[in-house]
Amino acid sequence: MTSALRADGLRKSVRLPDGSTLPILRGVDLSVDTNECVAVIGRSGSGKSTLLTMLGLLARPDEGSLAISDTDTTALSDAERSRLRNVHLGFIFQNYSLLPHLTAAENVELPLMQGSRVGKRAARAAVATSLAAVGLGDRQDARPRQLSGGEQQRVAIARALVRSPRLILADEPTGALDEETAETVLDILQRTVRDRGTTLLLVTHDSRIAARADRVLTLEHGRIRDGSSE
Ligand SMILES: Nc1ncnc2c1ncn2[C@@H]1O[C@H](COP(=O)(O)OP(=O)(O)OP(=O)(O)O)[C@@H](O)[C@H]1O
Repeated sequence: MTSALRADGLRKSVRLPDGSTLPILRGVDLSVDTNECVAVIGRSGSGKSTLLTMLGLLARPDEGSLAISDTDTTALSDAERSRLRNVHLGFIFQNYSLLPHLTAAENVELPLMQGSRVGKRAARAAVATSLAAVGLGDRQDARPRQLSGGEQQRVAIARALVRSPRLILADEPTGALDEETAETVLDILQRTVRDRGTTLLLVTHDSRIAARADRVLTLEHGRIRDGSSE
């Protein structure tokens, strides 16, 4: 098994306005194998989003090491971290984070315009393939406001997949959806990820959603433990 992600001893604190320090992550150890689907659950405020921000190379931990696809990120410059993020990582957020003035196809194309440039024709083909994979091949020209919540999240899945990243990080991907739509969107996310040999780490407070992952980890008191039981 190759490793998609390995975190050792991640610590992160924030400084509060009164000058005190609030520890959020107190030594997180986490290892995810290639092709695995892992869910991280935890109570509100347990630090799930903070953890994803570290794992997604959007912020640096105060201490600890993090390897993505066997590349140790600890000593990388900001530019090298951005490159690794653009090439290897895809992101899905609870609120979809689509740009409202762009069509579905234009939103999905955005990651292809970062870093290494892809030719127009190749980009169009990748966008069409990605939107078809989430069942929206016929909605390429729709703008976000013309799409339902579930459809918008499917566009976001297509956007996360368009560069064929090795690892997708999803923060409450079904959090804004009703139960039935959440199941459908998760089906699509898990199928497309599996078809492309991509690893998925999703954060959720919903134990039913988490139960569909290969493995469930709980973030509690700033550390990870195996399993979902209280
Ligand atoms: N910049 C900050 N300044 C002060 N407190 C912060 C800051 N960032 C996060 N926190 C606090 O750290 C804790 C963890 O926040 P985080 O958003 O990571 O939790 P979460 O598990 O994702 O929560 P939720 O499930 O409610 O989204 C919370 O108590 C939050 O208020």
